[in-house]
Amino acid sequence: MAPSLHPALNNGITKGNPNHPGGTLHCHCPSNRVTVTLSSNVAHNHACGCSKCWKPNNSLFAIVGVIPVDKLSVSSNASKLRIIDESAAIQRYACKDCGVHMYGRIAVEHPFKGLDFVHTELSGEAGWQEPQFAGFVSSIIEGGFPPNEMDGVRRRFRELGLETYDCLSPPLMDLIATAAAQKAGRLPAKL
Ligand SMILES: N[C@@H](CCC(=O)N[C@@H](CSCO)C(=O)NCC(=O)O)C(=O)O
Ligand SMILES: [Zn+2]
Ligand SMILES: [Zn+2]
Repeated sequence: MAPSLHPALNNGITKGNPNHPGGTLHCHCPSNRVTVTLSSNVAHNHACGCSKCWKPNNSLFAIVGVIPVDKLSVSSNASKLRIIDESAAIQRYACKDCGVHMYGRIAVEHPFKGLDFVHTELSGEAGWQEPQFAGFVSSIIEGGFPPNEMDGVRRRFRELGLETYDCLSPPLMDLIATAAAQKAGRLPAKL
């Protein structure tokens, strides 16, 4: 079966509820599930083609958003969580039994430090912010996707109403570049 973009994308995008209050994510274990409680909606939800983000079976993209770390708590079976790659900028905490990434936390100095990366599909509920853009689209080639079929992927995203980028969205990339300029003293700390 041809790989799909993602279950939340394949049949069109359902707009979320701007006042979504949050909810509880759970891993895919049949019992003793890891649960993570989010006390607000996410922001910057996006499709991510990178090789580091967790994707559901047979999906080419992850759907991942961010939430302030103080609005995330591991509510059960925290002992089942393992960091996938301690050296990565985003340390992803995955269930050791089912492999699902429950949250990603930035451990290094980074403009997004203080924001956790989460997959809201793990709540089983609707209403979360809908994907705002497709990022790291070319990165699916690193996962083995045929380069000569990339036009069809980008066209599908545009049909869905999402812009495609091979990094993050322009506002987020500008934010990262601004932080780099401030760190290098080329921009004032307060703009
Ligand atoms: N081509 C690489 C890109 C990996 C990458 O840079 N991923 C981004 C976005 S992940 C969520 O949007 C990132 O911030 N990575 C930091 C990290 O994952 O530690 C690839 O595909 O691997
Ligand atoms: Zn699990
Ligand atoms: Zn990613």
